[in-house]
Amino acid sequence: IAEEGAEEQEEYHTIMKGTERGKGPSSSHEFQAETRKLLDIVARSLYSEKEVFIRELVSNGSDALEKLRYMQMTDAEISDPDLPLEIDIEVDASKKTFTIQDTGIGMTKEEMIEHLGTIAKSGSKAFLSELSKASEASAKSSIIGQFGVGFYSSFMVSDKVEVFSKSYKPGSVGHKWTSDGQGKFEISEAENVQRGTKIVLHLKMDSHEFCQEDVIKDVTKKYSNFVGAPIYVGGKKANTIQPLWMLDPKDVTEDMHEEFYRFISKSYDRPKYTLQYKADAPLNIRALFYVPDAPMAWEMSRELDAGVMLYSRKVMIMNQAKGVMPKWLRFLRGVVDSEDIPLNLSRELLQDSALIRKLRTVLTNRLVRYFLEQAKKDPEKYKEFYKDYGMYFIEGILNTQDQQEREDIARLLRFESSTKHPGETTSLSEYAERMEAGARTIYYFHAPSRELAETSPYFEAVKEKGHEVLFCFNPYDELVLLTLQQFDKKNLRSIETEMAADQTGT
Ligand SMILES: Nc1nc(Cl)c2cnn(Cc3ccc(Br)cc3F)c2n1
Repeated sequence: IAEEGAEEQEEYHTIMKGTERGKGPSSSHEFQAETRKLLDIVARSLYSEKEVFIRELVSNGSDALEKLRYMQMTDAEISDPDLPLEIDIEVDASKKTFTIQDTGIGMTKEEMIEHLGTIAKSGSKAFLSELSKASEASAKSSIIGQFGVGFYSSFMVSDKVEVFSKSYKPGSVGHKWTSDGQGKFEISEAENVQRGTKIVLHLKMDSHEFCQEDVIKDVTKKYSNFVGAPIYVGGKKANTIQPLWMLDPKDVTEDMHEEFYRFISKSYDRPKYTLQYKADAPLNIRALFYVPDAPMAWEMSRELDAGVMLYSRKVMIMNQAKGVMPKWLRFLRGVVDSEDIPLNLSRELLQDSALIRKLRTVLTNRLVRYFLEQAKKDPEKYKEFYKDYGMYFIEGILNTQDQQEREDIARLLRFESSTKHPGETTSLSEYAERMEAGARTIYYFHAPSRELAETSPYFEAVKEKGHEVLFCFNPYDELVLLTLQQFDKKNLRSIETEMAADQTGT
């Protein structure tokens, strides 16, 4: 008798039939001028790596399914109502073809032509300005935002593309669109077309890796692991993990966070802190941040695996999007998803786009506020956290030019103090609250240990005057206060300079 626990073979599942066929006369059309321009921009590898055509086509299929789901909710009439909502990908190593099919809203003949044209018209303008880098991230137009220029990326890897599509509207007729991407396309009616869109890529000689199933499975998992619809590659489900950041926070359990954290951080520890953040204006943001339980020691030096993953509507744009977060927050793991970011954001644009700068400011302010809230909520836990991660905040202050920003981060700093027991820490804000009305100076003293600090004549003198003194036991603590100079309109002064001033009477 077969072992009870035997891993049951995941059953093969596909909705692909392969019986679609053009029928009747076909009409031939010229690409509009813009289309050709856009086509060769895209085909001339506008994208950093060819494999992204899979992400683009999956993204279009996912949007088509979301639109159909929306139609179903508004109970519009849908053809093939019990056809499952999914994306299927099949490859044929002998025919050198890559085929992707979705059961989404599909296209009428007019939409096939109109979408290509519209994408090209608005696409190339937005693209060219985006390419000129000088522009802000292109404003999202409905077509680009939904069906982007992604379809054109098919021509990076194929010299012939066939598209079968049938609109969800009952009674629609299926059509077949064919092109080699050089300048013309043919359209004819087609039979046996299911609701949705099927795209068959005849791969170029230099792109045969894309008719290998394991390559496709890896690329699909890499970019589209969190797409809402099920994606089958070679009849096996390829996407598994739920996009936690899109769920309502109260529906996400600790265990779900732990599993997701381990998946994205490729580690076995659990997050020390978890922040799920949503905003709709001025930017659309769905973010999920984790603080690893302990920083990887080597992390401070190497940037390996740094940064959060950048997504746009559950489709990955970049998996180590340095620049979305400030350098001093590189210890964070997680996802930032914004539909306001174009899917084809390049690494260069990531560095200098005003949109990304705005996103970074919003996220940084929210995270500083979050850590302050946590410090208030559980000071002990925060003190542990600060032991491991305080260095990052100090680095943040040392590398920031703006005084206000420095003071915002400085609220996270912690020091031992002459008014606290050894081992206890306090913050600059708490020190300020304890100052007498009208007092203008926050004192600190750098010494290798508390004993040496408390037996120093400098310290005795200041203590006599009844001033609280913050202790800096490592040079960075002193350097950060020296750099900060002021906090909340008080002057930060080392008692060493204070004593020197007294001696010389200055
Ligand atoms: N999967 C999918 N589903 C839908 Cl509803 C649409 C609408 N536009 N696009 C992009 C596109 C446009 C023209 C041609 Br020809 C092919 C093509 F993929 C879509 N792709």
